[in-house]
Amino acid sequence: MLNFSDRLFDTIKKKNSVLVAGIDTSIENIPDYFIKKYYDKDKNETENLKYILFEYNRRIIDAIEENIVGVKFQAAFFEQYSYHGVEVLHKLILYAKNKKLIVIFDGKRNDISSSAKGYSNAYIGETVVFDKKIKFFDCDAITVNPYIGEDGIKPFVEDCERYKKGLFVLVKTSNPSSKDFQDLSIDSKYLFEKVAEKVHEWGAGCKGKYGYSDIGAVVGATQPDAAKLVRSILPDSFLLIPGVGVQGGKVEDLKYFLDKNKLGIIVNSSRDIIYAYKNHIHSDFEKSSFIASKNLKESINNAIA
Ligand SMILES: O=C(O)c1cc(=O)[nH]c(=O)n1[C@@H]1O[C@H](COP(=O)(O)O)[C@@H](O)[C@H]1O
Repeated sequence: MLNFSDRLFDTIKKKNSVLVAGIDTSIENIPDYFIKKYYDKDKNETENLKYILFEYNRRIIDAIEENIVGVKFQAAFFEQYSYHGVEVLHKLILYAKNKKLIVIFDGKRNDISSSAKGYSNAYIGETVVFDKKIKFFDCDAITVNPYIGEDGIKPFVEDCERYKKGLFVLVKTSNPSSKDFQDLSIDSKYLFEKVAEKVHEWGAGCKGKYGYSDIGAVVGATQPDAAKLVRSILPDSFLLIPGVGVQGGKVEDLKYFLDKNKLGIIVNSSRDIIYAYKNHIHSDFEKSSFIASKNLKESINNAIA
């Protein structure tokens, strides 16, 4: 199997898209007409929940697949429905993988190394079950929080090497409060620069044939100044960029995130795609999401050309 960064690179080229759709769906945001159509009075709440949550997201993925390089599943939106939601997440991950989309699990996980290994087993590695090893979620990549330090990151990095998977380490997040800790100054550098230096170190041992590291960084679209600094520290890492649209990040600023080959980025958009029907683009939610993802893909491509 190819390294994660190679699979990502090849899929970007094949799809001519760096757009990742964020699957962040809550039941209350699914159109009423869809719920009315599929809600079955003879079934209980959780059976309806599972059916409708899966079916809505499945149809969105079908509608937009030609415009996207991959999908990012945000754990919170599934975990809010307990194991019912996690079951749907598992089904959707399989569904997206079968479509050869790059699948990112956005759990922002981490802990001490023994616990980190458990997360890594679940999402990018394999778990020992009696005398078998099972790849349970088997995503292509996972987002991790670096706050716990190197020993918490190492189990993920080792599994990236072992199973040809990818990691996106939070470096400079898109939210306004990212400045609270990430912008603290240490040895006349921002803390996020120090984290980026570590990401560079962690990625040194896992590079693909195109020269990109499998260990990437999350940098919010709302942070173009930080992006310039991060890019100078991480010349050969993919940057996962959330925060365009609703959060105020601008497509025109994406040029500051690019590497010297005008590549090396993937751009996430969640609400603007999955709830595009709210903007009355089209009376049909699938067509709305298709149009929104196509427009965003094209405007990103123009901005980074
Ligand atoms: O790691 C992330 O994906 C992430 C990091 C970050 O700095 N900011 C951020 O918004 N995200 C995620 O990206 C998505 C953004 O959603 P929208 O603002 O609806 O496009 C959500 O799933 C967030 O959890």
